[in-house]
Amino acid sequence: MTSCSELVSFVNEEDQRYLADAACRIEKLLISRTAMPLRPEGLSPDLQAFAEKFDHLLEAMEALRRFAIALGNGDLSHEPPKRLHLLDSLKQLQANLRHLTWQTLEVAAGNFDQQVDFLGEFSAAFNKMVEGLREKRTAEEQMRHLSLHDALTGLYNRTFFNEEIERLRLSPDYPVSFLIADLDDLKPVNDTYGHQVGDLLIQTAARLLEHGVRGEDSVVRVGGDEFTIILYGTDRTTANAVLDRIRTALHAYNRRNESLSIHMSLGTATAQDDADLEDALRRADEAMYQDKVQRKEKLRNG
Ligand SMILES: Nc1nc2c(ncn2[C@@H]2O[C@H](COP(=O)(O)OP(=O)(O)OP(=O)(O)O)[C@@H](O)[C@H]2O)c(=O)[nH]1
Repeated sequence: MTSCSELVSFVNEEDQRYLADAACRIEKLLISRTAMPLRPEGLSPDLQAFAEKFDHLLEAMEALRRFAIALGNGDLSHEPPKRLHLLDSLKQLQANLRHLTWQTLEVAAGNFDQQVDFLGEFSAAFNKMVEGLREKRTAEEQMRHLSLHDALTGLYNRTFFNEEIERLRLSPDYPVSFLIADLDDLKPVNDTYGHQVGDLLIQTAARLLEHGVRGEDSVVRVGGDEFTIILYGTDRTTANAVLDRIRTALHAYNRRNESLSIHMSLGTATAQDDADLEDALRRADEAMYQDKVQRKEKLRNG
């Protein structure tokens, strides 16, 4: 068997220089500096074969070093050499970070269905953050819903109505018709049967109005016993047909509920363009008022 000292005596001067250089490259690698292959010449045959393998190792370590530095700097575009298994876990990390980048952009765009389960502790933190954002959005949506809806009837409220009128000023979808409805004699109902019964009348009127129009129309409780329906893209003839339909539904309801019948005055008007909005609202209100006067007169005359 060859002893260490005998081995050393085999090597020639080139070999000795090479081994010293190789040791120096390994040291460089360990302190994470560039370690380029040595590509030596004039080595003894045994060491030549070793040197070729050692150069391959240095090349692989250099690729690993560059890739790790890029990844550490957040550069996800650095393409590592193919078939270098030494890099497999770092390549996996790069793929995960690329996917995470996409998921983060999705969250930024409001898609809170994103869930991470491939990055250990970070996954839990990310998922908690997304859940927090989801809860915050739900709370904001609830607040927004409350701010635009009436608690008693669930219909839109005046805040919504004002916003909608502003939106209609910029809308190209004309004509727009308004249908105004106002309960008759709610005060005597409140005074005689109590406010709860008055509330029930308001709620029932809300449902009747809602069922008389399309889902895309906006039924708004603009005040105590006053409602305005916005009929989008609706001309005067159709608006009058809607009014007749609601009146028919009211009659049918009252025939079934004689003890607590609902009486409403109704009026419509149509805006041909945005400049006509305010005046159309005024005309609809005037038509409703005329209806109320006539109905009361009719009642008085029996
Ligand atoms: N129960 C109940 N009453 C309400 C509510 N909001 C407003 N009112 C009452 O509704 C009445 C509305 O006033 P008016 O429209 O002038 O009274 P009205 O008796 O309906 O008279 P006409 O509209 O002229 O037929 C008032 O007495 C209000 O107190 C509510 O949320 N619930």
